[in-house]
Amino acid sequence: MKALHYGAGNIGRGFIGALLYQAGYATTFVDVNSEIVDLLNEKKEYRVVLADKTQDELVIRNVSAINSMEKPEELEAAIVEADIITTAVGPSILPIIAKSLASGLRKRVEINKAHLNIIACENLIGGSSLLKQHVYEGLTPEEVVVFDELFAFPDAAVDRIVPNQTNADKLMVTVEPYYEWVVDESALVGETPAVEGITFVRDLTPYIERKLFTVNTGHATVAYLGYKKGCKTIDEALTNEEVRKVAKSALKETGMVLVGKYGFDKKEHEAYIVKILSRFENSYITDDVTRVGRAPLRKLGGNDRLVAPAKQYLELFGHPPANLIKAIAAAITYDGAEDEEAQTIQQIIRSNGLQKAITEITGLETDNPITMQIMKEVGV
Ligand SMILES: NC(=O)C1=CN([C@@H]2O[C@H](COP(=O)(O)OP(=O)(O)OC[C@H]3O[C@@H](n4cnc5c(N)ncnc54)[C@H](O)[C@@H]3O)[C@@H](O)[C@H]2O)C=CC1
Ligand SMILES: O=P(O)(O)OC[C@H]1O[C@](O)(CO)[C@@H](O)[C@@H]1O
Repeated sequence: MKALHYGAGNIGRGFIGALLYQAGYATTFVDVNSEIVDLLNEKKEYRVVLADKTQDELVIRNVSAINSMEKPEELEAAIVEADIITTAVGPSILPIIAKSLASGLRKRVEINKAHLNIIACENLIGGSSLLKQHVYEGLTPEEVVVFDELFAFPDAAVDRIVPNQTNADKLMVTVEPYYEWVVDESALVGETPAVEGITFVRDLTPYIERKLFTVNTGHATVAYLGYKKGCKTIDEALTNEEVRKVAKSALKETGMVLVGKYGFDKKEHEAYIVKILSRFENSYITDDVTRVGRAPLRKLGGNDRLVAPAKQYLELFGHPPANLIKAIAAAITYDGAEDEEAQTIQQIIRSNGLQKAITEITGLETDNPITMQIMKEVGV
């Protein structure tokens, strides 16, 4: 069985590639990082090491890689032959890979009529649907009919903390032991992929929202508040009383939304929060606040981990969530020098003033109570 995976980065190698290998796939990675592509083709294997006291190691074999900038024909051929396609490139890259994917799929329909599932493993709601939208942009109505019949883009939720790697072995990836990969079964085409570790569900929404509004909301809150306190890493930030308190309280707020909306058991959800906070404190992992807080423009989007649960909380309880507001305020004032999106946000604030900037960045109306509270929290 052949898998094609876009993005040979932390999650690509450390999570998706590992599970595909264990399921018996030979995986071809697609990337633009020539160092990683060359190393994968040279070594044909890499190590995944668990970040816990066991330091257990798994060797991922039967791997190769294609540089999509240099070998478009090779990539097309791999798309024609693939039994499954996955991605972990980052949401902003999906429109870029959609181009090569569309041309490979066009070629495929001429030669190979087998069904194919294409699963985007990114931190956003509706990632595969978004990829599909971009792939379909240039299709003729006739092609749409054929693509609809042969290809599916089931949405997914992925959860495993894989920090930036600093190993001498450039292919090795250190990962936390915990993982969760949930896929929308109702959107599959053809045979269900036999990958142990994927949980198939008929309705993905509760799972993706629980994950994004707990793991990612909590993480982002710790990252942005920690940065403000001068902390470098997530575990360091969590030793700060105030950061810890706000993060726990923000997760209480998102928990109220999730339990209210989906009927999750309150006690089980509380245990889920405790487990997540303990994952953030994993002493075998060094996770920079700048990695977890990366791309704040995306993270402050109206459908993402901070603003979406805040809007839902306001709708359900009639007043803005005090702690999520603190997280949003810290995110909007985050000015990490290496982060292009953080710099863009600061430029938007300088040009338009905070109130209009909040609207432009989050989609919240200028007179929304959440906007007002963010202004107060920032001190404007
Ligand atoms: N690192 C983590 O713990 C988790 C990350 N995710 C999600 O997984 C996705 C990937 O994140 P990471 O692996 O952390 O990032 P990463 O930066 O380690 O990996 C992304 C890879 O995509 C490659 N890439 C960039 N442009 C490309 C293109 N045009 N074609 C092919 N490859 C391209 C990069 O060279 C890089 O190797 C993101 O959506 C992230 O939100 C989800 C859960 C956990
Ligand atoms: O990958 P993103 O969306 O930029 O955000 C970082 C987040 O993703 C993760 O890497 C994994 O879910 C978390 O560590 C963190 O919450």
